[in-house]
Amino acid sequence: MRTIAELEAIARERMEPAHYDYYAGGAGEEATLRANEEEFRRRVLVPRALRGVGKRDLTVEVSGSTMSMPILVCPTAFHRLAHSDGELATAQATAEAGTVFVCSMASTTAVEDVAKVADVFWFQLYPQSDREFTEAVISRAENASARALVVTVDSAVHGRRERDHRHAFHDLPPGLAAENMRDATGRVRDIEMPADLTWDDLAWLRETTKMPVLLKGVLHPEDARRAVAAGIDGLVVSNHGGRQLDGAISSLAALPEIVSVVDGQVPLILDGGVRSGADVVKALALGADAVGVGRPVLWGLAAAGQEGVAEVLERLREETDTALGLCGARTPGELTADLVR
Ligand SMILES: Cc1cc2nc3c(=O)[nH]c(=O)nc-3n(C[C@H](O)[C@H](O)[C@H](O)COP(=O)(O)O)c2cc1C
Ligand SMILES: O=C(O)C(=O)c1ccccc1
Repeated sequence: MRTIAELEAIARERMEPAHYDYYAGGAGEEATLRANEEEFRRRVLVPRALRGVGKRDLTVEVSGSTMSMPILVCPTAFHRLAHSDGELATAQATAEAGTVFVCSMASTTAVEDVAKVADVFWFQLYPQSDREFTEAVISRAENASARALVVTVDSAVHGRRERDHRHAFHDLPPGLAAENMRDATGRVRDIEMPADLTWDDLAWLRETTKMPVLLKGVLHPEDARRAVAAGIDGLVVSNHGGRQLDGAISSLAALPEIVSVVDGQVPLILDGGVRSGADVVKALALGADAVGVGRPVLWGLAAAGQEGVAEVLERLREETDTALGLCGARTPGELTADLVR
C-alpha cells in the first residue's frame, strides 16, 4: 500500500502541470495551506497504556449518515482533470469504503450519475444569485437522494491563487464541464461566488430543502454561534484547504474555540491538512466528530483511479485504527482533549 506522498508524486508526474498546481495550490503565498499541515505537526499525542482497547470500532454517525470511519471525502471540483473516470471513481471507492462522498457543485459528473454509484453521499452548494436556478440545483441533489446539503460560506469572493494565474488556468479542457451547472436549456452556467449572501438568505435556503444543512468554511466562533442559533444542522471547520484567505487561521487551531461555543449542539467536521490517522485522532480528540480529506483523495484518483482512492481511504482507516488503539480508545467517542499537547 503506497503512502499519500508516493501517490502525490505519481499524480504530479501524470497530470498537466496547470492541473496539478490547481489541485495542490493555495491562495497568496500559501501560508495558510502550509499552516494546516504544520498545526497537526505542532500538536502531539500523549498515548495511554493498559486500557484493554480490544477490537476498535471506527463507526460514527454524522447528520443522519453512518460512516464506517470518522473520515469523509471533501467536496473538490473537477475530478475528471485527475482521471477520465472522475467523480464516478471517487464516489464508488468512497461508497465501498462505507463513508460519505461530498459531491461538489463543480463536479465534472452530474449528481444523478454520482447517485448511481454512491449509496450515501452529500451535495455541496455555492448559492447563486439566481434563486430559481439555485433551487433547481438543490432539487436535483435532493431527487438524486443526497442525504445532506453542505453550503460553502468561505467563498464570498474567489481566493487569489498565484499558481492558477501563472498557468493562466481559467477553463476546463474541451469535453469537460461542471455538469451540475446546466440550466433547463442544457447550457452550462459559470459558478458565481456568492458575494451578496447573508444570514437572511440562509433562512430561505433552510426552507427550500428537507435535507440537513451544514455550513462549510466556518472559522470564527461567533459565526458558529450564529449558525447554531439559525438552526443549522452541522458545521465544517475549514479554510478551504488554504485556497481562500491566505493568512487565515489553520483549521485545527480554529477548532477548540468553536467546540467550546457549539458545546455539542451540532456535529463538527474539520478539514484541511489531515494526512494521517494520527491527524484524524488529534482532530477528534480536540472535539471534531469527523474529518474531511480533500487533496489526498485527488492524488489517489490521479495516480490510480478508483483503486487509488480506495488505497488512500484504506490507509487512513488502518492508521486511524492504530492511533486510536495506541491512545487507549476503542471508539472515536472515547477520545478526549487531554490526549493532545
Ligand atoms: C482542487 C480542489 C478543489 C476544491 N473544490 C471545492 C469545491 O468545489 N467546493 C468546496 O466547498 N470546497 C472545495 N475545495 C475545498 C475542500 O472541500 C476542502 O476544504 C479542502 O481541500 C481540505 O483541505 P485538504 O485538501 O488539505 O484536505 C477544494 C479543494 C481543492 C484542493
Ligand atoms: O477551486 C476551489 O477551491 C473551488 O472551490 C471552486 C469554486 C468554483 C468552481 C470550481 C472550484
